[in-house]
Amino acid sequence: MSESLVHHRQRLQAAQRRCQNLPMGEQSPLHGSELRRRLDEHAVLSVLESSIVADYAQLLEHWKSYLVMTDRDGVLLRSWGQSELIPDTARPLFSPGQPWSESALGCNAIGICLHDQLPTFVSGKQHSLHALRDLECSAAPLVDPRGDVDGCLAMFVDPRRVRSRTQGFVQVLAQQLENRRLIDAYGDGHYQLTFNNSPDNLDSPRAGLLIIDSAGQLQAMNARARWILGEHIPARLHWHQLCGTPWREARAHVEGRLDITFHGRLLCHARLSPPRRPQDQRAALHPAWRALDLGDSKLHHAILLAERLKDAGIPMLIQGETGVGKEVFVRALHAASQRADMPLVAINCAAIPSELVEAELFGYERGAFTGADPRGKIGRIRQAHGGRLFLDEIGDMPLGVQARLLRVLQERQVTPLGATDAYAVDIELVAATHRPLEEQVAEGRFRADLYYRLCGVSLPLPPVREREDLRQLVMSLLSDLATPLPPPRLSDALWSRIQSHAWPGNIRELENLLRVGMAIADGNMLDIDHLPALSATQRASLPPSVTRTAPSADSMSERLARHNGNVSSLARELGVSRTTLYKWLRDAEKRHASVVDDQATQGWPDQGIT
Ligand SMILES: Nc1ncnc2c1ncn2[C@@H]1O[C@H](COP(=O)(O)OP(=O)(O)OP(=O)(O)O)[C@@H](O)[C@H]1O
Repeated sequence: MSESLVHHRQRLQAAQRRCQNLPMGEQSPLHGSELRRRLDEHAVLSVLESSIVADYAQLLEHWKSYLVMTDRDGVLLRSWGQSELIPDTARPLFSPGQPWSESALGCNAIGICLHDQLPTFVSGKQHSLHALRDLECSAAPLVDPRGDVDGCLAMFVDPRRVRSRTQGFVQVLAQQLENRRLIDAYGDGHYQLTFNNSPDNLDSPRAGLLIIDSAGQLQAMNARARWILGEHIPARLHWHQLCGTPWREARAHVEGRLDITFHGRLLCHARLSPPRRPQDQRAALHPAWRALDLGDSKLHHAILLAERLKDAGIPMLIQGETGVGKEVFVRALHAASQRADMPLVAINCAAIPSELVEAELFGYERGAFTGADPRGKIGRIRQAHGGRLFLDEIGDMPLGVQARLLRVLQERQVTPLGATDAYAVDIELVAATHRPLEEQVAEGRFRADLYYRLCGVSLPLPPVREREDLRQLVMSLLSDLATPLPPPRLSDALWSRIQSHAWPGNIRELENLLRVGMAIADGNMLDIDHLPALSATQRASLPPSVTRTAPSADSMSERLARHNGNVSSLARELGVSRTTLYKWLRDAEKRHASVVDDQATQGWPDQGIT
């Protein structure tokens, strides 16, 4: 038995001893804002999705494997792959928020990997929990750009199906991820030196990677480089101290091959890559993306990820508060894709009465039900054949429809209501929601299996109050509104009010206020008096997680009357979408009905309710 296997076995035995008397399965999963906070902290998730889910989707499917990422405490943040692999009794353990530390689940690869900060492999009966005994899991630590372990990547397979052990594979994925994060963190303005023992394996994720600034100072390195060069290499070493040659000489070989000697003894083959220029990336984007990519780093990241995956058959879930531009984003995605000439079919799951969603999505045969169109209906999914289906407000989809939709996505064919034949469909899928879908899954209000089908990758779009490019966004909206004239200038007072406002209705609210302001202003300067709605509110007066709340039922119906019943016009005034307004109106109606019921049971004096 090799030394490393012996060492692994000893680590496993030590873990079994640590876990012997632990109460297992008693820690409850994290929900709500705590889970959201942990998800938001892990920007690595989107890097993982763009580098791994995109590149290895087919292999993961071929192995019928299930990939999981946790944070440094072992809390499961997201998973991808074949949920069918997971036995029913183990399913709750795979929900977002579930802790996988040793103290929560006893002996398991994730818990041990995070305890020892080393790759770990646990199979079948080695697991403490019975529910996990049909599975085999390989886990590898995730290392942040500072060199600290901040999570774990783990792959589950059925050991009876997959003979080849997956440990090496997961380690390569984790290493690849570490390299991507290092390059993303330092890439702009920094050189990258990749080195290995042969010129042929410089592209391997297991090559050493050094990040060097333009003056030749070492800034960071990956775990592999640290291992090769020795743990105790001082931070901020200069190239000259490391290799004994002038930095300017190395720079002359940028993009070419280099043979270097570290510390005068270790000969390596290397390649020096020049710093990335951020503007190169932007210029290469489709114009539809460029119109949205105004300088915010989170949005830029979402655009790059969507651009990479737009034709990969990987479903995307766009998340963000109302009015952040989810639909605009989906339209740009479609325009930039190979399917741009094929239909983009959108269905708003919140705007259609729940009993009609099925007919809308799947279509129906002639005479399928009373009140149906006598000619039958093809349904939105088949309309999208060859193109893209956009399921907006997916968080509002009724549970019964979720089950049918899941079947369609698994089988890639639709059977209309009342029909016996199924029709094959070829669609790219994108969904959007302003609801925290992970929480809805954890609370059983959204099917976990559908969530994983829809969320091949999740793309969070930032709210306006967090946009780093607020000024550019305002100027771009003003230019659009003013066309063909030049946009007005903003007074300093207005600009500072725009910065301090919370923008609960996000871009929709901003656009509407600017439109009103431009109608009121008569010169080429927009001032605070031109945006009366802004002068009344301050960010400080709004709660930290701002959601738009509905006005009371009475004020709502009065307002609607003032707009002559025109919902679009009232929605514009309130800075919310028509969908949101319809929802408020329906809620108001229900509240009103229940008040009438209560009053009926108490018996109003002069209202003979019969
Ligand atoms: N980048 C942008 N530039 C200009 N206008 C934008 C941009 N993004 C969004 N908008 C405008 O903001 C409004 C809201 O956009 P959109 O409908 O895409 O938001 P949403 O997030 O889908 O909203 P909801 O969740 O309420 O449906 C629309 O009027 C849209 O034209």
